[in-house]
Parts: sequence; C-alpha cells; structure tokens
Amino acid sequence: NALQHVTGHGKGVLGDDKNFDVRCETSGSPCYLDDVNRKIQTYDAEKQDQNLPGKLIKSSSTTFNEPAGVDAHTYAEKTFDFYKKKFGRNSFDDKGGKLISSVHVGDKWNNAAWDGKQMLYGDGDGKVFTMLSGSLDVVAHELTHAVTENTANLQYWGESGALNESISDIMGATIDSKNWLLGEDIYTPDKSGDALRSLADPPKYKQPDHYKDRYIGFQDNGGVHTNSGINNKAAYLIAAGGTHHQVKVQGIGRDKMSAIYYRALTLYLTPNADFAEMRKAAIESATDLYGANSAEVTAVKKAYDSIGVN
Ligand SMILES: CC(C)[C@H](Cc1cn(Cc2ccc(C(=O)O)cc2)nn1)C(=O)N[C@@H](CCCCN)C(=O)O
Ligand SMILES: [Ca+2]
Ligand SMILES: [Zn+2]
Repeated sequence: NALQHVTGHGKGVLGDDKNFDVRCETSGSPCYLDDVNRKIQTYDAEKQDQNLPGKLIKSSSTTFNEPAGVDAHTYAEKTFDFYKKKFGRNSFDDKGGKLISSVHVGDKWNNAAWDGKQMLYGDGDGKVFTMLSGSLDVVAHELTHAVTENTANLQYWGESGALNESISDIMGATIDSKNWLLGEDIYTPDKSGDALRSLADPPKYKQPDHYKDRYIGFQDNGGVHTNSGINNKAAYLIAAGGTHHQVKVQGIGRDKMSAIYYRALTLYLTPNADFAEMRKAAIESATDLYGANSAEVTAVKKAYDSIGVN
C-alpha cells in the first residue's frame, strides 16, 4: 500500500543530510528503515553480537535520529543501485535476496564485516574508527563480499583470499569514486588525510604492490588483507594508468576497469583462483568486452606485468 515507499530523512555519521526509502504503518507512524522496493532492512544490535540482527530501526516520523543506521541503510541502497544499473544484478545473490544490516554491533567494535548472512557494523572506539557504516566504500566492500560468495566464491585464505579482499576494495573504490582510498571517512576521526588502504599506493599503508613482496605466512588467513594490495595496484593502474617497476600502463578509466573485474568475478574466477588465474580472467574479460587487440586488453596485460604476475 502507499506507505510502503516513503522517503525518510536523517543525518549520517558525518552529520550530512540523507534521504532514503522507508516503510510506515498505514496510520503514518511509526516508520522503519525498511526499503520494501530493494528489500533492504537496517537493524539496531544494541551493542551486542549474539542475537542478531536485533531490532528493526524505527522512528515515530519519517525523520530518523540514528546516524549509523541512516548511513548503513542509504549506502546499502547506493550499492544495490550500482550493481543493478551497471551490471543488471538484482541484489547480492542476483535473486533479489533481502539485505540485512545491523549497526551498533558489539561494544566499541573496531570493525565491519559480512558474516555470510548479513552486514555488521561496529561503533568503533572513537579513536581508531568512528561508526563504521559512515563510509560508502566500507559498505560497498562488505556487500561485495556477499556478491563474491554468490559468484566466484573465492576462498578466504592465501591468494584466492587476497583476490576476494581485492575485489571488495576495487568495487568499494569504484562506488565511492571520489578517491582511491578505503575507509578514509571513518578511520581515525581525529586525524584527516589518512585511510585504511590505498589502491593507488598500497605501500603507504604497509601493503605490497608487487608479487615478489607478497606476505607468505599464516596470519590473517595468509595475509588476505595484505596481499590484496598487489591486485589493488593492478586495478588502479588499469583505471588510472601510470608507470610501475619500469612498466608503463595507459589507463582506461574506473568504469571499464570495474566492468572487467565484475565479468571476471561472475564468469571466469573459481574458488581457488590464484594471481596467475586472476591475470588470465581479466585478459579474457577485457577481450570479451573490448576486443583482443584493444587498448583495454593491453592495459590489463601491462598492469599485471608491472606487479610481477606474468
Ligand atoms: C572497514 C573494514 C573494511 C574493515 C577494516 C578493518 C578493521 N580491522 C580491525 C582493526 C582493529 C583495530 C585496529 C587498530 O589499529 O587498532 C586496526 C584494525 N581490520 N580491518 C575490514 O577490512 N574488515 C574485514 C572484516 C573481515 C572479517 C573476517 N571475515 C573485511 O571486511 O574484510
Ligand atoms: Ca574512499
Ligand atoms: Zn573484506
């Protein structure tokens, strides 16, 4: 009925005004962070992490005074729309699956995650992180884990795990296209200009940007959040161009770069894919999309040469 698609209003984590889709009772009140169209619902976990998702966030009017929930909801909508408009994908599972997010998960939890069923956002401790749903690239990163699980299902360890992480960072940096940084909006609220990760310059935040410098060990599932920097650098070079380890890459732009990775993720990559297979899948995807002798295929080959994946 008419009160299924109401426009809600509220301030996000950074104090900015946001509009988003809500559902209200037929009387007009209360309203909920429940986007019936896209099937996106946002809950309050009330600082615990056992009984998820928690309580569906509600308000007595269309105005929501709940910044973490406002951003989790709005950024999930934006990410949904990106996948729908650009790739024709109907939600993370391409079957219109319901997207559940919980904010205020845990006590000052310095993290955000996709737990295989839903998205989780901590409040941060106010030093390392502020409320983690306050960054579009983070929400897109987590939602892309759900897309990856429903497509290539890249296993979360070693090189396939680093690719899983990299695909999430790549889509995060494509959807939040204002820069090539990850998490800058919510990382160290008292300090500006820093970020969690940089796709343009992974070593800036202690990630390798060449295959010879990859971490080999057992921490963090074999360094999935470290070695993602190597593939992130290749993706950055494909989009923006540049010279890396004496190899010159002519950039083709963020739009084409993300189309190549989405095609690789959905058509060619397999659960145990390694970096060598990532190179082949990206070349194959660029060939399908732009032609065998295209500038796009050349950019992919040069970018993977430049990070030592030949
Ligand atoms: C913002 C978000 C992208 C997040 C960033 C993040 C947060 N953390 C924990 C963390 C906590 C404290 C500090 C500190 O300096 O004190 C640093 C990092 N490590 N990485 C992140 O990367 N989360 C992982 C969560 C993985 C959970 C296991 N599947 C992911 O989604 O890949
Ligand atoms: Ca960013
Ligand atoms: Zn991740």
